[in-house]
Amino acid sequence: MKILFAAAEAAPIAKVGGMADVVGALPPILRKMGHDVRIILPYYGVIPEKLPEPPTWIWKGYAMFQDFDIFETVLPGTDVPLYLVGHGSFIPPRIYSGEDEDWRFTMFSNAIAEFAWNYWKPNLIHCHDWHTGLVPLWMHQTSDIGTVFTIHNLAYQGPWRWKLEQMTWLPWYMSAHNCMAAGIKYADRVNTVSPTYAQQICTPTYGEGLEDLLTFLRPWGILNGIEVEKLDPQIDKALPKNYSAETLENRLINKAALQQETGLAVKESTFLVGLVGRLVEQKGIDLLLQVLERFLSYTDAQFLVLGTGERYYETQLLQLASRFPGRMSAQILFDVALSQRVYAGADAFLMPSRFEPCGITQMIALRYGCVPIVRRTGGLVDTVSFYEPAKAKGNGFCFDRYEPLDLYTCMVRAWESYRYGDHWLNLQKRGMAGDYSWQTSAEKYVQLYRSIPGMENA
Ligand SMILES: Nc1ncnc2c1ncn2[C@@H]1O[C@H](COP(=O)(O)OP(=O)(O)O[C@H]2O[C@H](CO)[C@@H](O)[C@H](O)[C@H]2O)[C@@H](O)[C@H]1O
Repeated sequence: MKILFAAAEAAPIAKVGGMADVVGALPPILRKMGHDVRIILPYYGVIPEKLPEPPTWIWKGYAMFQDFDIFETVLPGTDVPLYLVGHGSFIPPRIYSGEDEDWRFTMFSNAIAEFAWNYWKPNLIHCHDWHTGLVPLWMHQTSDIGTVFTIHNLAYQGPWRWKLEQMTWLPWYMSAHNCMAAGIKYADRVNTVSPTYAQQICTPTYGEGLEDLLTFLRPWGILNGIEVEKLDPQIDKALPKNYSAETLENRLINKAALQQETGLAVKESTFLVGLVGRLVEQKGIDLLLQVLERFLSYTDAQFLVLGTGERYYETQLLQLASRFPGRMSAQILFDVALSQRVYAGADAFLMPSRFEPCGITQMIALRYGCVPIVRRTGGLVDTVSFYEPAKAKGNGFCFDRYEPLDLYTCMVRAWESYRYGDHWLNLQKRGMAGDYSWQTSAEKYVQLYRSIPGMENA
């Protein structure tokens, strides 16, 4: 099957969050399964420095009254052909934000449609989030190109119809409110990235205003995986010391190095909780800010946060860190290598999300023997199970309600459990033994593609 992946992000060359991990990891696996998968991305100003060689110019197209160029290269570290949409609006070295965000991604979607109609015709375009939500709308009457739309984050829905109508042409039957709604409404198949979140978005609490449409369509829920070949503490080059489930004592070397690197007191026996992620409401940072000071005062634990996001959260975390020198560190930056050292050095990994379509970080943490503390929502329900020491079951600490006291008691429970070294070791090992690979998910995506009429034998 010929499949074009269309998205605003793809690791390792254009990454802000978890969508990049998915778009970077799934195509190589599908190619190994025999499908001709290619990726199309905007040619952002941040990309050239991440490519070993400049890409080749191959085609010129026209969308939204503007010329655009298509360049071809290969996604670094893979054999996946990569097309880059070149236009002046993508030259600044940023992926999101900026006044022209709505315009540039609408243009990107338009360019994808032109490219698929006129240059490389796939059997199917696999679109991701609102940035490519108009593609299914434009493909709707091209009966031999199917579309799949994957929801990674329903909270961001893109420009509304009135604005789109001012920017570009829309078919007369466009009746969806915005880009996200258009993707959902007109794609042949819709899915999201975990079974639990697929159910949750059909309710008003999680549906972001689109619950009626989603209830009608019943999206598939396909759990993400992680790149287990690369994200492996036995070979990870970013770590001071490699280790496996059999050599977990080596992990302490990483812990000491991480404490040193981030300005925490170097102490082996201190319980170290880490958090890596975008500092936004989705990730439960407001909830965390309500309990963190109390947690640090009541326990002897350390807390390390690595992330960027909303200014308010960044400054609150920095301020709190300044009040607990040696006990708390706020690393307000985006650093992939450091994130891997956090997974490999922290004892526990915190994810008190308000909502979580799937979550990649808790799976990386589990693989690295860093025990997750999570709110039971979305994909966190599907990947983290309640720790029951008496039955030697479960791989993490969970709480249900989005309430400060529930988060606080869950964190204290983890801190207390850490004292029981042998039990903790088994807990880490159970997490590390889990299967987080992409294989099963990739097979489900193929089932999803094949379920579209006309794609059975494509
Ligand atoms: N400061 C920093 N430095 C280095 N690395 C950082 C970082 N901040 C984040 N990362 C990395 O970015 C990725 C974040 O992935 P997540 O899936 O947890 O979140 P995100 O909400 O962005 O993704 C959305 O899409 C994904 C994919 O479908 C869903 O899993 C998720 O639930 C949904 O919200 C991880 O690889 C993490 O290590």
